[in-house]
Amino acid sequence: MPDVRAVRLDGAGPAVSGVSLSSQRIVPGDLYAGLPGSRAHGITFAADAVAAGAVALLTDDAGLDAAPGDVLDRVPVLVVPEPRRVLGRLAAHVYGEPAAAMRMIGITGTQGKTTTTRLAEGALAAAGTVAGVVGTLGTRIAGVEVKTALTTPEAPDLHALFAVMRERGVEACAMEVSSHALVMGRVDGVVFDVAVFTNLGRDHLDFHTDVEDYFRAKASLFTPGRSRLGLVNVDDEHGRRLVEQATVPVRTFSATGRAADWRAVEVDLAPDGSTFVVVAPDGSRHPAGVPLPGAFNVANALAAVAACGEAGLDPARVAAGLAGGAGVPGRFERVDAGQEFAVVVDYAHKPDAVEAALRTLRPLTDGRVIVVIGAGGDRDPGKRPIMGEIAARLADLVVVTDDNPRREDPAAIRQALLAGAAAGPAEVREVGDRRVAIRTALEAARPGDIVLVAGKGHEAGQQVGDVVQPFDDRDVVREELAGVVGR
Ligand SMILES: CC(=O)N[C@H]1[C@@H](OP(=O)(O)OP(=O)(O)OC[C@H]2O[C@@H](n3ccc(=O)[nH]c3=O)[C@H](O)[C@@H]2O)O[C@H](CO)[C@@H](O)[C@@H]1O[C@H](C)C(=O)N[C@@H](C)C(=O)N[C@H](CCC(=O)O)C(=O)O
Ligand SMILES: Nc1ncnc2c1ncn2[C@@H]1O[C@H](COP(=O)(O)OP(=O)(O)OP(=O)(O)O)[C@@H](O)[C@H]1O
Repeated sequence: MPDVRAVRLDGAGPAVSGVSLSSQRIVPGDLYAGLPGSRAHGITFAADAVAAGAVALLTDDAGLDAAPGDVLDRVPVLVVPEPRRVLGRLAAHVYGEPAAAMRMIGITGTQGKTTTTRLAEGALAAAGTVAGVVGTLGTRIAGVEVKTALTTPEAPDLHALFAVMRERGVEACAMEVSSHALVMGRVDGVVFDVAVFTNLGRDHLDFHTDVEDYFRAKASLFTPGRSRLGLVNVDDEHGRRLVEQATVPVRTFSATGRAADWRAVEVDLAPDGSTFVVVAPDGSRHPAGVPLPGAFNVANALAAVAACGEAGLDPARVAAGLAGGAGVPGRFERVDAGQEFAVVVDYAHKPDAVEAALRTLRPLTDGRVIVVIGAGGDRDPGKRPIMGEIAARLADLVVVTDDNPRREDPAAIRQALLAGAAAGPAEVREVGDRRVAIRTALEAARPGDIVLVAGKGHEAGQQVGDVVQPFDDRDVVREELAGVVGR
């Protein structure tokens, strides 16, 4: 039997001052968790973690049995049936409940999480609130970027980030809450002041058994213990269902004229952004604007203002802050090198997003809409023909190409898109090499046309097999435009 020693979470004895899932990132004083279902189960890396300064371990019975004896002699092990279920609460406690010190806004939904969180962060900052943001684009703490890999980081990383936010004086944090995070307990230990639901469409069917399972995961955010108030988009069918089944108080929003607590009215859509008036629950009216085109971005912006308002901030100041804010990297980002047609790089990589993006662009041109599109490997294959069908229905020329094929055969992924696109009416071309596909689209464009390069947005790489090759659509478009413009 190992020596049983006290492990303290309150600063005395062998104190736990942090929590980590990675033996490679141990800071002396950390508790190291080797989670079931991961390579670290059985605390495979426990010896490395202890050598690096871990003072305690967390695992389950099976993990304990498999752990090396000499490690067990050196540090106490916390053994629970489901370590993931305690990890978030534990991390929150160890870091001193930092989330409770800030106004927390959590945003979930299939589309619009990144856009809405970034708009909220920009609007908060413009309104004079020290803001933090966590999501697909990484983390930003009072304006300082911190690289994070997941949309919603694992709980130990998340609470550590919150602790830094608190230290830097962050008053409000807007963060994306993915369905993976809800299922995996990554936001355990956080009670959001406001939980926002944007919409629900087909996504992550490689992780969830079906759309209902996916919806249930999202809906779990709208329960006591996870949030105090829901803010729900009633323009979305699943949003209306959520209003019925949420077990926390709910406020609603609509950007399309439905009855709701928060409304966007007098919407004026323009190619580079839109203006509108936010009507708050008390009937007060606040002029607002969003520097991104499309009706769906009015919904995203309305959600951002309403979330900040419900979190206790002045909606007038937040709405005014939004109007002067910046766009969001990789979201309807224009690339202009003096060419006579428009090029837009957008992160649309799911059916609803492709549809929303193409519907937004169509009225902006009297010319043709050309789209470069692919679909990721090792992810829900069912969405591929749907995306192909949407592209061929809403664009004039579709260039089917590769987009992170990962370990799948890229040609087979393209075939699935092509099968959907065969219904037309657009002209369809297949060009596997993404750079050549972009070149093909740019060379086909005539004055006044719009080229949409869909799928990667802000991403800086193309994953082929296990290797991520540098590839940024925005840079490639710029490089290829040099040839086209100079022709
Ligand atoms: C496919 C997947 O879910 N992978 C998850 C998995 O990563 P992994 O492949 O490294 O896991 P593993 O090999 O089973 O276990 C490795 C474990 O050993 C540890 N380790 C490893 C080596 C070592 O020397 N020492 C050590 O301690 C690692 O820190 C890790 O904890 O376990 C990690 C730790 O729990 C997760 O962070 C990771 O999420 C990955 C990165 C991921 O991409 N997940 C996706 C599916 C995801 O969560 N996406 C959502 C949705 C985004 C959206 O809405 O589009 C998100 O929130 O990002
Ligand atoms: N409210 C919306 N409704 C429909 N489509 C949207 C909406 N907001 C954004 N989009 C489209 O979806 C793409 C991704 O947007 P965004 O990154 O904000 O969503 P997300 O929920 O964070 O997505 P992901 O989970 O893939 O990171 C955008 O580039 C745009 O094409």
